[in-house]
Amino acid sequence: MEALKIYKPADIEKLISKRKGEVKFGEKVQFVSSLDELKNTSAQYVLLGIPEDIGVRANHGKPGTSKAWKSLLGALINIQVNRFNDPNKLLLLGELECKGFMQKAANIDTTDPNYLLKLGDLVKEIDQMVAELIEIIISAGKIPIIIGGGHNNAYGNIKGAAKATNAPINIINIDAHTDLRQLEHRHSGNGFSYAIEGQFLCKYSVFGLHKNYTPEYIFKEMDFSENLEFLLAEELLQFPDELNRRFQKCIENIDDSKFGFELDCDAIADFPSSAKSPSGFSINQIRNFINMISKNENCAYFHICEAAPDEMSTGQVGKTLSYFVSDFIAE
Ligand SMILES: N=CN[C@@H](CCC(=O)O)C(=O)O
Repeated sequence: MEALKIYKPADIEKLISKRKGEVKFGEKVQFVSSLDELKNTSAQYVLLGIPEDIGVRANHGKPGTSKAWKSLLGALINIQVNRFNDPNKLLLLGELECKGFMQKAANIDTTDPNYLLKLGDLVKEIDQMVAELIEIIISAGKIPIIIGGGHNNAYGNIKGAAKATNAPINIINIDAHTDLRQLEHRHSGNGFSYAIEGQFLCKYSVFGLHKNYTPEYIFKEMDFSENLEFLLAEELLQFPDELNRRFQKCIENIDDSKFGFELDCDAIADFPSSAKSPSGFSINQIRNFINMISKNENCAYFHICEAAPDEMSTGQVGKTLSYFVSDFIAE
């Protein structure tokens, strides 16, 4: 696959800050030189970056999600290898080459009446690459961990996972938004609508939805479908002691077959993301949810998206996402 930049140890070497007597994650993480080698590695998890924000732009959102991958990478490869962190479990695959698409998006005149449609066409091209790659990774018996990028990439994840497992898959999405917007041009707000339309998505549960940002037509659509459910952040956060039990119940409702796990960082209060909000879950609450889901054998992939670090926040964003990844792959 041409659009994939497969990483070699030399690609991350300079980012590792080595110390005598210590071993950093990036020194021991696994690599492959081709996708064919995936099935022969002992690593259970495959890490992939999608450094784009075209879907967010096409959804009138705040760009910057293209920078999350580098933030995560710099932090993750510098965590300590110890009794809790085993780098053999993780294969650092690399990144989808998004520079060309990002350049094309930047060249479209924002006053062009077809500006959003043209961005949507680029999103469709990315969709295709994401779907192909996720299908390959899951078919090789691995669990992809995808760092976006916008939430538009949920569509490619779901399509790829459904094709690999030969059935529509279920989804748990921790998110302030449903992303069930209309089937207009492709963008970060309609990935799940397109996944339903393509018959790649079966049961869909949104955990932590914000009432203020969900249009009534979407609430009605969810009321009418037995496959769509939501739990409002407003209700969940009233009873913090009940949160884990509620999340466990949510998992039990969808883990009767293979499911994908989506985490939109705008569900976290005050977190640098494309739709940052002062209200939402704490980082530690999210870590608890990740711990609960990571133990589930039906979890087919984990997608962390919409983090949008700037220069000031890149260190903290990188550390937060690396907690999420290391929690997910822990025993
Ligand atoms: N993936 C994000 N989707 C949200 C974005 C909202 C925003 O940028 O304010 C949505 O379409 O509702």
